Amino acid sequence: MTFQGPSSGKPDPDFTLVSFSVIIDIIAIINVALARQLGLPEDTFAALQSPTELSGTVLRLLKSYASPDAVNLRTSLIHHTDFGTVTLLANIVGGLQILKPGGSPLDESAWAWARPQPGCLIVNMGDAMTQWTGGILRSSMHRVTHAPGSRRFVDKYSIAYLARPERNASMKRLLDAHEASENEEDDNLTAWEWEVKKAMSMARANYVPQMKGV
Ligand SMILES: O=C(O)CCC(=O)C(=O)O
Ligand SMILES: [Fe+2]
Repeated sequence: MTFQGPSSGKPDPDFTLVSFSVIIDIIAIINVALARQLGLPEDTFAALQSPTELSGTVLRLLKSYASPDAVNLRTSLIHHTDFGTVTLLANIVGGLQILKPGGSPLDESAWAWARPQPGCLIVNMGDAMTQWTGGILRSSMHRVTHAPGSRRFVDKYSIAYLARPERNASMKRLLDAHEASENEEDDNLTAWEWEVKKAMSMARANYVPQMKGV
């Protein structure tokens, strides 16, 4: 599928408005494809995240400043997993890195660049998908660092659409747990309660971001 991303390094307000319905269509296609692959009814994920219901879905425009100083290279966004269901990401300059499976965030060689491809979006799974699928889908650990090569000398803009479940959606696992869940009680929460619980645990001083799923 091709997608018309921003044509320059600068944000284009028309891009955001015109593309909103396209983004919703893309998420719908991904939802159906994932449900089919997992042997679930086609509307399983769509039914839990209607774009017209109240949710914590975010459309984010991010600017990461250039990193010209070779001895003080910039990390714009520290490693994390996305909270929601599916993230769509458009950028040109690069700088996004994904942690290789089993890698430690402290090991620099465990980080792989996600190279932006013209006409393509980067698709990321979020923690809600991991919860619903009992760990079969993994929310990948990622961070935004300085862009590679000479691209680190320019500011980077990206547009991220972070889809989240409807507030009242159930976070009950839809598939048998692939890995033992340390949080069985999450099954009984609504998406809103689950997100508040996650946000509060992130705010604790000893919080360590972890990759879940397989
Ligand atoms: O700007 C990027 O490349 C990634 C943004 C991101 O990870 C986020 O908004 O959660
Ligand atoms: Fe992210």
